[in-house]
Amino acid sequence: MSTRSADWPQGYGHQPFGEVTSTLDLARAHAGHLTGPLWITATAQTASRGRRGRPWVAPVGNFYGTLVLPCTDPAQAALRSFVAALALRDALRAVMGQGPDLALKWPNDVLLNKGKVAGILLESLTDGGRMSGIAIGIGVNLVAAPALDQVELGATYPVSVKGESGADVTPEAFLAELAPAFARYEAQLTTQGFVPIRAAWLDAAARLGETVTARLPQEDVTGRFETIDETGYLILQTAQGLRRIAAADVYF
Ligand SMILES: O=C(O)CCCC[C@@H]1SC[C@@H]2NC(=O)N[C@@H]21
Repeated sequence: MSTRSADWPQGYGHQPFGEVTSTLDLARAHAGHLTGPLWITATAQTASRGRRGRPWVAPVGNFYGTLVLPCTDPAQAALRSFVAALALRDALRAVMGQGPDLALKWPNDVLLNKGKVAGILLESLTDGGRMSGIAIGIGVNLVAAPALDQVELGATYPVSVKGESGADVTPEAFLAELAPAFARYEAQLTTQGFVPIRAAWLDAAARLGETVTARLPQEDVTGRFETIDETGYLILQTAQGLRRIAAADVYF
């Protein structure tokens, strides 16, 4: 994968690889000497992981990248999933045009025509027992989506950019849109805080105001999707009152 487009963001590095286990694995090597943001991309992954230990199907032609960011505050780290989701939405819009429907699903999926086109997995990086950074793993189905029997029962059905829009987008071309989009939202987060990011995310949120079910390890919580709060938690209005949820899988 070649590196720099004219719009490549200043201060961001890029290390492209061929086949790797996972770009998230490569990110760990940087935990002890993080000097600035670094994109690590690969053409193929042999041990891709998704949220909650699920596998992530990784055929050649799709986008696999992990952005390593210095960060020592876990609360700030969690907000990067909203930054990444907004950047993905903009990059997908740039490569497909205005036609296809794009929406963001809490906590960190991107939906294209209601199917899942991209996923984000955040992992913290530690050095000497302290948080030193965050690895933001991003997978985008550019040319192929997994078959329904390759994803969990009840999960949002997978789609691809090619399948939904007909657009032929290479991982290089996609990164050329994604990297500057991420840098723009990241700069907004660091200069203005979470308020504008939260507003933009809510503006693009799937099923806001509708009834959804959040699956937690011990229970399912069903309620009206009211908002996300100032820390990014999901707020559901249930029959028993407001519930504030840090992490869950959401089902429509
Ligand atoms: O479950 C999800 O929705 C998150 C999927 C994240 C997949 C990406 S692909 C690049 C990076 N490397 C991995 O092993 N996983 C993430």
